[in-house]
This record gives sequence, C-alpha cells and structure tokens, in this order.
Amino acid sequence: TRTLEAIQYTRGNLQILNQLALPHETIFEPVINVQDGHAAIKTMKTRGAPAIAIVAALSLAVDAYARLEKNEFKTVEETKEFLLSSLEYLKTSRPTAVNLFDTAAKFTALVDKVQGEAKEPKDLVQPIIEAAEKMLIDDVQDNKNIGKHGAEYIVNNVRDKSNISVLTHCNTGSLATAGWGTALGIVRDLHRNNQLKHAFCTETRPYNQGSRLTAYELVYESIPSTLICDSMASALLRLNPSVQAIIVGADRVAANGDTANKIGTYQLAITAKHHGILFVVAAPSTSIDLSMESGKEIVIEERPANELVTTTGVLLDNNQSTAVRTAAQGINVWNPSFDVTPSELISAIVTEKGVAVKQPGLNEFDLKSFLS
Ligand SMILES: CSC[C@H]1O[C@H](OP(=O)(O)O)[C@H](O)[C@@H]1O
Repeated sequence: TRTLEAIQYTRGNLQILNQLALPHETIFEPVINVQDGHAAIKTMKTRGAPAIAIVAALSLAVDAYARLEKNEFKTVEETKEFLLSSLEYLKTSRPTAVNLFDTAAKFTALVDKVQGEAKEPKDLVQPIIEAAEKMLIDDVQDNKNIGKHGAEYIVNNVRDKSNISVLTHCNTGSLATAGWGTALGIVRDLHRNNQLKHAFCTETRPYNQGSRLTAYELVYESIPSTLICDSMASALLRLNPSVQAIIVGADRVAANGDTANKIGTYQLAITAKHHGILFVVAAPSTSIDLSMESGKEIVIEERPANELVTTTGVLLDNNQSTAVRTAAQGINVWNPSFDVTPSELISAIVTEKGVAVKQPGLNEFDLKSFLS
C-alpha cells in the first residue's frame, strides 16, 4: 500500500500538504520561493524535523530555478549572496530541529566549494537544486533503514516477541518526512513483518499531531491501532502488558544522547522507566547534533498561546477545518513545543546507520564514536 506524502516536487515546482487542515481536508499549496517555504514551516503547515529541512531546501531550489529561468542573476557573486542569505533566512523559521541547520551548513559549504570554478550563475544554482532533490531520495532510504534496524532491535529486546504492542507520540511518519517515517517507520516494519500486535498513539496536545496525523496514517494503512489522550499513557502501560516499547522521534539529539522531541516525550520516558519497558528514539543521523555535548544547550521553541487555548483542525458543519477556543479567556499559557529526555531514560537510538546503545553501566551514549 502507498503511504501518504506531504511533499510533491518536480524541478521548478513544489507543493506542500497543508497539515493544519488534516485529517479533514487534503489541501496541497504551492511553494514558489523561500518566503513561502519559511511561512509553511513557521505556521506548521509543514512540520517534522526531516520534512522541515527538505521543504526549506526545495523552496530554495524552486526560488533559484525561477530566478535563473528569468535571468535575474547578473553575476556569480550576486547568485552566491542570494543563496547564502536565503539559507540564513530559512534558519529563522523554527529553532529546535537540527536538520534544517544541518542542511543550511551543508548547502553553504557546497556554495563555497563550487564558487571557485563558477563561470556563470547556473554553475552555483544547479548543484544546490541537485543537492535539494537528493534529500528527497536519501530521506526515504534513511527511514527504510531506520525501520529495519528499529524493528530488529525491538523484537530482539522485548520480553515476549509474540506479543508486541507499541506506543508512539506525535507524528513521525510520512507526514513528517519524505516518506515511510522514523518512529512510525519502525511501526510500519513491525506491521509488515507480522510482528506487531497493536500500535497505540497519543493525541499529542496541543497541536494534535497524533490524533490528526499519526492516526490518519495508521488508519490509511489499516495498521491495528488505538488513539489515547496523552494523560492515559501510564494507565495503558500498567493495564496492558503487551505494550513493551515506546517509540518516538527526535528533533535534536545531543552527543551524549539527550533528545529534544515533542513536548510530552520526557514524561513518556519516565513512565517507560517506571514500567520497565523499552524507550526507543528513532532519527536519521541528520538529527544528531554532535556540536552539542548535552541537551542542556538545546533551544526549546515556544509556540503562540492561541495554539494551546484552541483545538486545531476542528471540523465545522460546512466541512471546513478551523480552530475552536477551549480555554478560559485571560488564562496565562506556557506552550513549549518540545522537551528534552535525558540519555539515562533512553534504551536505544535507532538511526539509518544502526542502533546506538549505552555501554553497560554508563548513563550516556557516545554518539561521536557511534557515527565516526
Ligand atoms: C520525524 S519528525 C521528528 C519530530 O518533529 C515533530 O515536531 P513538530 O511536529 O513540532 O515539527 C515531533 O517532535 C517529531 O518527533
């Protein structure tokens, strides 16, 4: 079966699925320049650490392609200035997921590398377009490898491999990546291998990535699944012994394994520890920030209060999605979009390169060695 896709691209043309309208309306919107790319990411029409980086890169690719077609670049220097300033601008869209910053650094290095031999603007633009297009391919391949490594790890490390249910948080599937997904990719592999009894997903307040996006992906592919409120996770673990692993994604993993992920991840790690089950982080190596020794340095994005005091994606009688206020007027709001789970609560970090685990007796991962 096909999985859903959040990004539609052909050279010079980019459309993104407006995830604010899911699951009720499937609306693809054009992204014609970096301003559109920045807005799609900032408003969370596009979200998910890998998808954010890919849409940012492709928005630069279509913007530069259009300018080249219209001969708007007069010199190589002017072209370089446009590319580098666009990357700096795209980095201001959301601060926590490292993938966007990793991509901006790689593309800046690419511009620096090719500028020496560049004779005309297209000599700078073409390599950027090709690098952006390659991300679409590489991301899906990375996720397939994550799915394979993660499913193997879970089957080999649970108590009862004939009775595996898992709980996942937020959305880490085809709607957060170029396809297949990270944590949800592991769920897909377990299901495809007939190793999954049931997948539980949390609602993931306040944006509801779980009830609106993950539930949508699971139902779309007929994966046996049940939606719970975030507040039900501990009761589920206490009452359902088949739930033997919690699998989540990541926005930024520090060198010691501390992981920034959707708000609510930290308390899932605490309850996994209390109930003695696996807590597994799934992420491509582009989500690992080796420049950060620990999670203390990770910037946590705070989102607008209106995203918490309303319920996004409510379906009105006229079949339009909208946000409806639920909280009392005048109440103060704290709305961090992520939290940091310390490495000692994490069983394993599954990447496309394999599964990182801690040395016996150690509370931290050594991801520098793992990735070297
Ligand atoms: C594979 S997506 C990783 C990560 O991104 C999500 O955050 P958001 O929906 O705010 O972009 C969530 O934290 C996922 O786990």
